[in-house]
Amino acid sequence: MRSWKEDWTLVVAGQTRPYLLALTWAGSIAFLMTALNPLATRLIFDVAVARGRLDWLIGIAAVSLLVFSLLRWADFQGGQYQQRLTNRLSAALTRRMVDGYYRLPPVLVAQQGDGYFVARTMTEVEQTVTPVVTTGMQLLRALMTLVTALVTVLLLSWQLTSVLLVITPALLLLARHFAARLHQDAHGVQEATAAQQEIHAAAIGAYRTVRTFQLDGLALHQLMRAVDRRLDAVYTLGYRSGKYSTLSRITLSVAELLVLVLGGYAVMTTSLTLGSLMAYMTAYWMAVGAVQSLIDLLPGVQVLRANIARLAGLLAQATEAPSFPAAPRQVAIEWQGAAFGQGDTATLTDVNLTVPTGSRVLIQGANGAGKSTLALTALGLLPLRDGTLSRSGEVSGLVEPVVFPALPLRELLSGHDPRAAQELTEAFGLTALLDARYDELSLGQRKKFALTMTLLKPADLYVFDEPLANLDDPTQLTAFQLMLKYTGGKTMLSIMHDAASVTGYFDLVADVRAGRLHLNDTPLQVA
Ligand SMILES: Nc1ncnc2c1ncn2[C@@H]1O[C@H](COP(=O)(O)OP(=O)(O)OP(=O)(O)O)[C@@H](O)[C@H]1O
Repeated sequence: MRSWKEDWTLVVAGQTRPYLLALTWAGSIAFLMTALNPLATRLIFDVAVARGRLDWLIGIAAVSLLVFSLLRWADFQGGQYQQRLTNRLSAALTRRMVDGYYRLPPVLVAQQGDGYFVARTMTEVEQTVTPVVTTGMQLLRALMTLVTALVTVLLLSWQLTSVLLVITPALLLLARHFAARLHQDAHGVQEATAAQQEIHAAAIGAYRTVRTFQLDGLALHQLMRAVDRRLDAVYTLGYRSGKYSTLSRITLSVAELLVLVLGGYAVMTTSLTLGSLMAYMTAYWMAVGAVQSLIDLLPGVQVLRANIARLAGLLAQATEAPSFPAAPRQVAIEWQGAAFGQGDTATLTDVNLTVPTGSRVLIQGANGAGKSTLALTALGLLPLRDGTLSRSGEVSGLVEPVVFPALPLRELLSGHDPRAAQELTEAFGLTALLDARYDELSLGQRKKFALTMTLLKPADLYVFDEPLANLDDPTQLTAFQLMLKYTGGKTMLSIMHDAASVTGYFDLVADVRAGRLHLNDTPLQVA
């Protein structure tokens, strides 16, 4: 298990002082409440009642009421501060998690659906930050109450208090026994929830297709399997938490019974005054309440620690963008003895291709041959399994599926050369759509926008995967001319199916076939 310090650093880093302030506030109120309550009880019985002074009785009661009202008001203010702190922590951690997600190795992202990562970066953050604040405060309150109440009952009667100390080892043993299991169960619940969310998101996203092909039976069957798995995990966690709480409470009941018997005996033998007994019982029930809170908090703490470990696990997998071995300046990109694939096995093996700087290469091949997979390696979105890949300069690329964030095109274009952006959007007929969001565009409009963005990015190597698909005939011509214009003097590697009319524009044509890359002409000469 991770250390408390690591857990703390992950969630609270940056807000340590406000968090400690909130803790101190909550702890002080718990201390004052616990210490003043038995004091007021004792004053009422041993000072006012014992002397028959009604004025003192009313005075002590009135002061107590005022003090406790002020403490409750201060507690409310502390709660508001905690809420604001929770919001700040939640925003900071969400940002960190999504940033970490963008830096995960592409293979890892490809293995899971979007829904899975929504669960990991949103739901799990929400389910972690609020409990980190509330559980932290509850733990401190319970500990503070327990310690203050214990000191109070010790001062009043050490014999009775020793009973609580006798059962402490039993409670600690139970906590030790259950902690690791609860941690594991909580991890199981989160993983099953993320898996269900992935399937859930895919099922909801398939709305049109499910209706068209009447696939609701299949979709529901798959979803319900995931739901059952999650509910099983939730049941296991609940069962174990309940078992732990029940066993702990039985142990606590034994102590309660003993104290009642011993307390009764002390009153019978008049070794305790009435005020002391009342004060003792007040403090004693506070201590018992605090122990019960601690017992109830243990499963929550384990769930929390499992969540934090999962968040940290995801962040630990984040890597910086792969840095490619630099190719000589006259070589734009080069695969040597390369093997790679997106599934379990390598789709292409022994790929040898040297693309000289400034040349245009066309890649062709049947569906599923591995063309997009090749493009992904060029963009650094898929690592090689074998061989080497070296590159010189910056790369820009379009590999389907292209999904821009759902923002207006105008915002997505900001930051690029405005004149070039204007020329491209006008040429593609996108000017009237600049205020539309990317997800509101038609397939063809999306392709035009993706081409615009690819060409706007200053790069030395441009990679296109089916750049003309989904475009009407006149637009295909415009798009190809713009590709030639904007990549002029740079290197272009393009994957195209119906390329017969444009083959002449390429310096080299290669075929992907039967797991290999075949060059149709003599290899290009590096200048
Ligand atoms: N996300 C994925 N997970 C596992 N395997 C994948 C994934 N994407 C593609 N593949 C597999 O990799 C192989 C090559 O796919 P790729 O997309 O590179 O083919 P392609 O030549 O671009 O095909 P197309 O012309 O149909 O686009 C296929 O057998 C495919 O099943």
